[in-house]
Amino acid sequence: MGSVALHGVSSTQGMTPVRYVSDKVVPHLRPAGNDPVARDGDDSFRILFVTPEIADFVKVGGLGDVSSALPRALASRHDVRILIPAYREMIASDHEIEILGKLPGHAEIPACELGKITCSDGLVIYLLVCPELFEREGNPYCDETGIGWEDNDIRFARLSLAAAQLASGRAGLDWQPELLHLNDWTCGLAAGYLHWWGIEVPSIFTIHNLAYQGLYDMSRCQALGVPASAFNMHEVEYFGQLSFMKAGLVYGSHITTVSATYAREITTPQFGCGLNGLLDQRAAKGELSGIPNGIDDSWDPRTDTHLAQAFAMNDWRGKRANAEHVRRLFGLGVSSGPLFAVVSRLVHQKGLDLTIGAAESIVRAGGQIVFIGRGEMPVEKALRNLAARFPGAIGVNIGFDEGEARCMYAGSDFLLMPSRFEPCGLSQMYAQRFGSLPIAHRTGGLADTIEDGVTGFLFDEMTLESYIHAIQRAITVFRATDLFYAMRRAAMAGRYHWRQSIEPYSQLYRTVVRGSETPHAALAAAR
Ligand SMILES: Nc1ncnc2c1ncn2[C@@H]1O[C@H](COP(=O)(O)OP(=O)(O)O[C@H]2O[C@H](CO)[C@@H](O)[C@H](O)[C@H]2O)[C@@H](O)[C@H]1O
Repeated sequence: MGSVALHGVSSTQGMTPVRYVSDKVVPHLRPAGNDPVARDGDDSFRILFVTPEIADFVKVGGLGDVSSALPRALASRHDVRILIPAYREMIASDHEIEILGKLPGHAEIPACELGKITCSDGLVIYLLVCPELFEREGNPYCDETGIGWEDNDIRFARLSLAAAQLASGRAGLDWQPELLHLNDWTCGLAAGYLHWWGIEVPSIFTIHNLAYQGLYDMSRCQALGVPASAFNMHEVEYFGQLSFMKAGLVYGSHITTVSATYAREITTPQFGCGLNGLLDQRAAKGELSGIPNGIDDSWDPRTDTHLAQAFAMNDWRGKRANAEHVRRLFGLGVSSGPLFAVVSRLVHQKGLDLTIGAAESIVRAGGQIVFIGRGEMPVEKALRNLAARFPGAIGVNIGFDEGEARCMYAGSDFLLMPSRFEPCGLSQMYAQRFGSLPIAHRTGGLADTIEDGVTGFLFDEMTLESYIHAIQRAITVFRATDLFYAMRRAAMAGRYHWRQSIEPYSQLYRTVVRGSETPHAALAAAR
């Protein structure tokens, strides 16, 4: 740890100066900050929302958006605060970081400092300040070449440990959560520490993507403070390895995922990633729910300052101005044909192979395609080759650019999203909001948020034939202008807002906090 100045300013982080308020680990307190929150209704809770990314500072994909929008949507009812590592983006930001104290280490997990940022809208973000773990080039999960950080087990055990320490009330804060809301494998061990230490604070574990599980060699248990007795098939063992995801699924008081269809799918062998048996058991006990994601007010074509031209429903000239802008950005020729867009992480899940397979038939039909994405090297390479094959008709940007992505939703006629599975998906909702009709595989949240033939096009089989058939239907509608505009209007009418998620989450928080349903008894019986 760097040196610490009391109530002073130190630049030991090597970046923007950080204001230190205290260098002490404050003893266990239960001060006034823990009073019930004076908000709407009686059922307001203090919730710690634990996440590895937040779009305000660092976004890799949809979880970044959710972490920024959902706590804010819930703020009218609850006192929701964020816990996240202090990546270099936070340290280098203009926000003042107040250091509140130190959090001790555990096993081989190092100690760290706990900082706090208060956003201009009042959202409180607790930061784990630990430069050796979190202040790096690259993103929260990978280095700049896309390779996962070797010490991700320690990094995310550190995040989980901090969550449990805050829940224990021994973190020196004047605020103690009544519930932890944990997100994906990176937070899974938090539910474990609560269980192993006997801390009676319940947790909700939300699956944003079951395919990323945080699997590590069993020999790492000791370093991570995972008791040897927990390494069995009913707890954290996954086919001989330690699974962070499974810790969340086993020890979380309740599991949610981000759409109703995906909640059902993950109880089957096809989508369950080897965890379907466990998920099916929890579903049978009413401990697995699907609550769909929403979109926030920043995704509005009437006000979005990233666009070449703002536009509203029926202002198709304004939408066309964005299409022309996108064509110029990607070096495409002038065209009156349909413009297709792909905004995606370039990973197997997203079915880019199918879009690459369908590209020639799109171009032959007079269409153009623009891609923005970053991810697996072979997919990046295949896309570069595709652009070289169809100059002027296919444009590719290997990168991540929020403003450009928004222009693509605004400028395109169709969004291509042939995901193999999709827990919820935000891109198809953003596209609809911006008048771009999604063409997507009928799976997970895509099935729940796209009305086939009304707000987009769905196909059933994950085959090129089925996909191309849906694309052909879309092109036929594109040429039937009245119908096409009617679909655009239906899509833009957009029913998917975070407001709709407030009540289901609030009900769940109430059940879990009041009932304190924990799976501990069931676990004991299974052993
Ligand atoms: N190159 C790029 N440049 C700019 N922006 C880019 C980009 N690539 C992707 N994005 C943006 O990243 C987000 C992607 O979110 P999604 O929810 O569609 O998928 P993701 O698989 O990341 O999320 C996972 O978590 C979310 C949240 O629960 C689930 O909806 C989803 O199903 C699950 O797979 C969108 O905001 C999109 O615009």
